[in-house]
Amino acid sequence: MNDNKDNPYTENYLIEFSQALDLINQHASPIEQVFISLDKALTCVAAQDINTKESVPPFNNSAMDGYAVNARDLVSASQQSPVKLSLLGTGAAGEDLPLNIDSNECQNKAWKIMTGAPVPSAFDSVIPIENTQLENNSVLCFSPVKVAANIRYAGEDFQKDQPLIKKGEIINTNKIMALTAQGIGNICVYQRPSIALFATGKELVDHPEQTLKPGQIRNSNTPYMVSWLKSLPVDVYNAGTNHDDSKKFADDLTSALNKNTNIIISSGAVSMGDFDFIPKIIKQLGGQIIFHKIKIKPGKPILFAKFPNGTFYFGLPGNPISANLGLRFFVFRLIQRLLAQADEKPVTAICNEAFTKRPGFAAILKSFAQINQHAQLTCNILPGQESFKIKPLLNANGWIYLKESTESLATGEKVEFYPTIPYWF
Ligand SMILES: Nc1nc2c(c(=O)[nH]1)N[C@H]1C(S)=C(S)[C@@H](COP(=O)(O)OP(=O)(O)OC[C@H]3O[C@@H](n4cnc5c(N)ncnc54)[C@H](O)[C@@H]3O)O[C@H]1N2
Ligand code: MOO
Repeated sequence: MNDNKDNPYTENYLIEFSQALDLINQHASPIEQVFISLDKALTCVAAQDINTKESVPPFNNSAMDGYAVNARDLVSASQQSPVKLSLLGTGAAGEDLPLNIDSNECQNKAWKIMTGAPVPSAFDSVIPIENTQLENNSVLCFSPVKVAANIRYAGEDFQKDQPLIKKGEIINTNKIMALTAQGIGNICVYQRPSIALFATGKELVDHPEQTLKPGQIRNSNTPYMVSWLKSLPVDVYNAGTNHDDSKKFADDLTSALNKNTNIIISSGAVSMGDFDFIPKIIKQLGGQIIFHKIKIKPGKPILFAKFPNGTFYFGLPGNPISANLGLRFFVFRLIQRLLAQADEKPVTAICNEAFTKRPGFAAILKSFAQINQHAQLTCNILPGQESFKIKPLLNANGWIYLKESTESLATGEKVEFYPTIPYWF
């Protein structure tokens, strides 16, 4: 019975998918900022704007192995009538060279140079070694060069004091390269949210190869969630499997709360069964239940709560697919919010098949998407949509979301598609 239609804090109030996401946004805000070294920053989110510190390249340098020359000396050079320049010296990358050679001394002179070595300022171009021939202490040049040819100028890549990375941007491998090139070894990012994972159920076996006794099943939710979360800048730890011992769960939850874990996630024990103790323990420990049921299929009994110390709680249903999509859509939204990211936008895909569903509940369907020969993203609804069926995930790379009011889908209609691993960077 729906005993209190207007109060989202009761177990029997079902909210819409978008309302659940909005409530997560409303109750969360960006997490604290920390300075970390760049080698730990991959996937983290910049919490401050970062400007360039240095000109890159720091000095004019050669793009080729060859000779630094002046273009005006080689105007007449050709294969048949090479121009002979006398050699002033040699420069390798990494050497501090006499860059201030007097330009008056440079007429018909050349400076042997390696890729990356500083170009003495008296020369205006570099002729590649292939177009030359060394002869005693001279070099024969078989082609003219253009002014500035094969010189990489100071600041041509980055100039000093320019915007480099904006607050809110995700540190990916490309940004790590740019920051390193800038001599920036520590950056301010949003702290990695800490996440504790609990599984619940007397039937669960953790060891992957243990022989099952009658009534037992394997805990596939925890390893799934740990590995899924690894693509995001979070610190996740397995807080253990609870075999339907609510007293022990209250103790373990208290320890996770005392560690100021940012997000605690459990799977199982949130529905209507005799051992579905999660809502009771949350309330007992002072947590406020923000919602407990969503109009989605699967995944209906997803619970979201917040404790007075700021820790968020997700009670995900135990069925593997329900737990999986609870993590993908709702826990992900919280992580995005804590890390100051804008709400995720789905991609539009053309659905290759027709589908009918019960109106009133949104459907989240195991799906496989690919680009067809017309460069369009198309997707299929996989057979085996029940929330206990793991096997279809082997062929899935995302989810189709059909909103509450949808009753049927015709072949070729556009749908919202969410990749299994969200596009993070
Ligand atoms: N009378 C009702 N019964 C149920 C309802 C309902 O509204 N009224 N809702 C159903 C729906 S929908 C779901 S989803 C499940 C959710 O139940 P719980 O969250 O309480 O989860 P459990 O009962 O503990 O487990 C459900 C199912 O999943 C298996 N499980 C649990 N943990 C794991 C794990 N770590 N790895 C793999 N599989 C797991 C468990 O053995 C059960 O088969 O409730 C329905 N019932
Ligand atoms: O909707 Mo429950 O989440 O089927 O399996």
